[in-house]
Amino acid sequence: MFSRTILSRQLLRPAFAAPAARTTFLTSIQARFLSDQTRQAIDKAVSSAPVVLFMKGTPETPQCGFSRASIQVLGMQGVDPAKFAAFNVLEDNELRQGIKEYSDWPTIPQLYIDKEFVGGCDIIVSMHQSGELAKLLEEKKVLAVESEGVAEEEAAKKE
Ligand SMILES: N[C@@H](CCC(=O)N[C@@H](CS)C(=O)NCC(=O)O)C(=O)O
Ligand code: FES
Repeated sequence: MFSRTILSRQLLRPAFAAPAARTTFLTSIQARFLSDQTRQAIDKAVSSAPVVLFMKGTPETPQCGFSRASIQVLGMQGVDPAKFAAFNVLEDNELRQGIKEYSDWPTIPQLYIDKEFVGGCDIIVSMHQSGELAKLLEEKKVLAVESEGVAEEEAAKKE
């Protein structure tokens, strides 16, 4: 457990920092509702990495406890930072409102894996606790190589 936390921290820092730069590309969109243009921009964001989290704040500095908890879970799971992108909805109101319509889900954070909406914080935490998230992340091959053994170990314990 201890080593896994350390591993996650090491993995998260450098690469989780980089995708924050991607948060600015939606700022020019002025449309009020989910226009084709906004939908396309969100499609692009959702497709930008195998694991995408729309959150409040950045992975390094979450601005809400729900977003913080979600990032912590992804870190504990050992998601490969190279396969992860985060988008800060607080930087872009169009994204903040648009993503809710896009997924038909009323709140932030929102997690997408392989372009599919998975859920918000409660779902992420509950899938983490049940082992379902580890299984999904492993199936999708989005874990850092060093973490795969941990996920397998956990899954084996639950069987
Ligand atoms: N139960 C929710 C908690 C998230 C939540 O309630 N988010 C609120 C407060 S951060 C939200 O996004 N409200 C709409 C908004 O701020 O635009 C979950 O499982 O994700
Ligand atoms: S910003 Fe207040 S609960 Fe998320």
